Parts: sequence; structure tokens; C-alpha cells
Amino acid sequence: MEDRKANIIAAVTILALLAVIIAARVCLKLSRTFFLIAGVDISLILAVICFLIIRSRYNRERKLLVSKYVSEGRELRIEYSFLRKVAGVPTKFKLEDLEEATDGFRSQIGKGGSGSVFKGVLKDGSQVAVKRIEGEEKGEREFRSEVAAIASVQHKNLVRLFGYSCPNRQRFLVYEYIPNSSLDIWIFPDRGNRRRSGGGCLSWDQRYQVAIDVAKALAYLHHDCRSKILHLDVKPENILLDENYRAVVTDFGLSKLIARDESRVVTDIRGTCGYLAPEWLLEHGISEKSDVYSYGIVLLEMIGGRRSITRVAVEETKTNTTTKKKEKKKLEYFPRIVNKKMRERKVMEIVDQRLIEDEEIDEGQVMKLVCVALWCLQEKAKSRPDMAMVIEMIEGRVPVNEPPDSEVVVVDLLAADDDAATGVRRVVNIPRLHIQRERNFRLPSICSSIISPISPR
Ligand SMILES: Nc1ncnc2c1ncn2[C@@H]1O[C@H](COP(=O)(O)OP(=O)(O)OP(=O)(O)O)[C@@H](O)[C@H]1O
Repeated sequence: MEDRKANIIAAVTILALLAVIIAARVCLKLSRTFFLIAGVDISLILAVICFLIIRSRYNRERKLLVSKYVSEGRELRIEYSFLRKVAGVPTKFKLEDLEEATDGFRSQIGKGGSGSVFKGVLKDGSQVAVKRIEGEEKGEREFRSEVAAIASVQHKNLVRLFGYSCPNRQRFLVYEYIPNSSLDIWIFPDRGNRRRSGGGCLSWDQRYQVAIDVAKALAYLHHDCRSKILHLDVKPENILLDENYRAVVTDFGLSKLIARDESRVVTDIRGTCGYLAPEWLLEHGISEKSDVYSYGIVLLEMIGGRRSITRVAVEETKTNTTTKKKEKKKLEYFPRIVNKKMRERKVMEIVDQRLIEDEEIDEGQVMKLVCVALWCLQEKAKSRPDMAMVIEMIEGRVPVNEPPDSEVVVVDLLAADDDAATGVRRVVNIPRLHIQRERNFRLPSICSSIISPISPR
């Protein structure tokens, strides 16, 4: 626009100068004054023409330079984002970037206890899942160190954290997008009680592979990182499935870093009802074996296609003057049923019925997974295998012995809560004081049904 204006002014100026020469020629004939005026005019015309030439050259060069810088800048940005990804350095995103990527947080793909998850696409084309953390009051320093811990882990069965954002008091985590959602909707017929669309029934082979993938992810966190990383929230909702139905463990929101030489730590209760190891409640301190316990529960849930704790209806008939039928609900603890069936050599009865109807399942494999799961569920953390051993057992390099009858299984007290019998209620940072077992500790009546021998007696 500027260029056009300047060109028009220059053309008008030249025309005006030419008009002056012509007018001078008519009025002054070939006098000295005419030659003087014509000389000045011609010099001015030449000056304007020179100005136009120099200006257009300058503009052309400037345009070339700008486009060169733009393309170099774009390349640099792409290179930089590539290097960041390779190095695993989390990017700090601006809120506007995330708003643009998620189209104003429009496409929600999930909601968990700690926030909502939205699908988005970054400027470089990568698909992401943006988790908006809600309700958790975390300081920026604490949030950043958590981000750094997550970003430092690199394993194909662990979700990658691309970056984070903490504008004002809001907190966002930006993960790689995993297309097939979480395991719960692929193993529980009711889609994990979340009324979510999608999902289906994972085949036996796929479940077996998921069991190996999750074991590898946990083994890496426990044994192969600089500090031991305890996940502390292993459950089907935190196991995502990629395009090939391979497992990717996510949600490190509750994870804890402990030094390699530290065997146990005492911390506030965190995790999800139904997946908490007994030591959370027995003041023994927790360790990587607490993840092993949760993994054992997930294994059984995958085999059976049902939650570890379910509330089932039982009919009770009361005879007073009239016969009344009353429906009562009781808690059913799947590991106890599994243990009983295994001792009776009827393991196929615990396998997800949908699988039995559809395919031939190797009983040896079922027996192996059940035994591994029951080893992981041993009440004493010391008796449980570590995750490296679990991989050896599942992949068949180490024989799996029949696990001993665990004397007592403590299903977390919180899971006995009416609403929590689905096993999806998350508990975060409950001070241990609330459940401290004192010398004269008496179990509330509800707990007598949940602190009970695993084997039928
Ligand atoms: N990286 C991802 N790619 C694709 N979908 C995801 C991703 N992360 C989470 N989701 C979806 O969002 C849902 C909720 O995720 P979130 O981690 O908040 O859930 P949660 O584990 O159930 O919650 P909680 O925080 O209570 O443990 C998941 O179950 C999954 O369907």
C-alpha cells in the first residue's frame, strides 16, 4: 500500500515537472530563464526516477531477507521442538497455545479425579491430550519438579509428557495422545462404570500382551531410573491403549520418588480404592511392592473382566407374620473367589465369559497369570515378587510356583464405602492419622467383611 502511494506521488511529481517545462517553453520561448527552469526540472525528474529505482531495489531485497528469516525461523522452531522431544525436555506452553491446540478446550476425551482431559493438535501437527488439573492446590515449584520427574522417564510403555503450563493458579499437563483410550473400557462390560463411548472386549492375547507391557513400564520405573519412581495409582483407568492395543501407563500425578537405597517410605494415603496395598493401612510404610500389589489386582481384573470389589444383590427372606422378600447387597471380593477356584483347579471359571464364548484359551496361560497375580497380592510386601521377576514369570523364563494361601487380605477400608465399590474412587493425601491402628483398635463392623482370610475357611 505504502509502495503504491509513493509511486503515484512520484508519477504525479514527474508529470507536474514536465507540465512546468512545457508551460515555460510556451511562455518564455527559448530564453535563458526557460533553460534554467528546464534544467532544474529535469534534474528533479532524474532525482525522482533514481529514488524510485533505489526504493524498488531496497524493497525487493528487504522482502527476500524477510522471507529468508521467516523460513529460517520456522525451520529453527521445528528443529528446536524436535530437539526438545528427543531430549525429553518438557516445553512450557502459553495458555493461548493450549487454547488454540484444543480449540478452546472443546473436545473433552476424559475426566478423572484430578481433572479433565482434552484432545488437541499442536502447531507442529502432533496430537496431544491436555490435562487440566482441577481442585489440586499445588505450588508452582512442586508442580514443576513433578513435571521434571515425569519428563525424565523415557520408555515405550510410559506416556510421554510434551510439556506443561501454569498460568496464574491454573495447571496443565500436555501428554502425547494415545488413540484407544484406557483399559477399563476394553475389559469391563459396563465400560468401567463411566458411561463412555468406544471400547469393546479385548482378546485374551491382547490382555496377555497388556500384562507384559504394564509390567515392563513398572519395572523400568522401579529398577532402571536414577531414583526409584513409585507410580502409586496403577489401575485400568491409568493404562492407555495405543493404535495396536499395546499398553502405555499414564498419570504420574501421585507418583513418589525415593532414593535407590530407601526401601520404604511413610506417606499420606494416595491412590484409588480397591487398588491400595494393605501396607497403606497397616503403617508399614510403602515401597515399590505397593505398585506390585495394585498390578496384581489389575491382572485379576483383566482375566475376569470384572472389578476386584463388586456389590452384588442377595435375596433375603424374612418370616414374621408375613413372608417378605428383601434385597440386600453384599461386597464380593474377586481375589478371594480366584484363590478358591485356583485351589479347586477350576481357573477357567474365573475367566471373562465373553472370552470363553469367543475363543480357545490356553488354560496353562490362565493358570500362570492367576498365580503371578496371587503372588503380587501377598499380604506381606516381602513375599511379593518385584516387577522384573513378574516379567520373567509371565514371559516364561522363570517357572511360577503355586502361591501360598495368604493369611489375611486387607482390602482398603475406604473401598467398603457404598459408592466406592466400583473401585474407581480416588483418595489423595489422606493423613495417615485417620486410619491409624491403635493398641485397642477395633474394626468398624463393615471392615470385618473386608479383613478376612483370602482362602475360604
Ligand atoms: N494421553 C492420553 N491420550 C488419550 N486419552 C487420554 C490420555 N490421558 C488421559 N486420557 C483419557 O482421559 C481419561 C481421564 O484421564 P485421567 O488421567 O484424568 O483419568 P483417571 O486416571 O481416571 O483420573 P485420576 O486422575 O482420578 O486417576 C482417561 O481414562 C483416558 O480415557
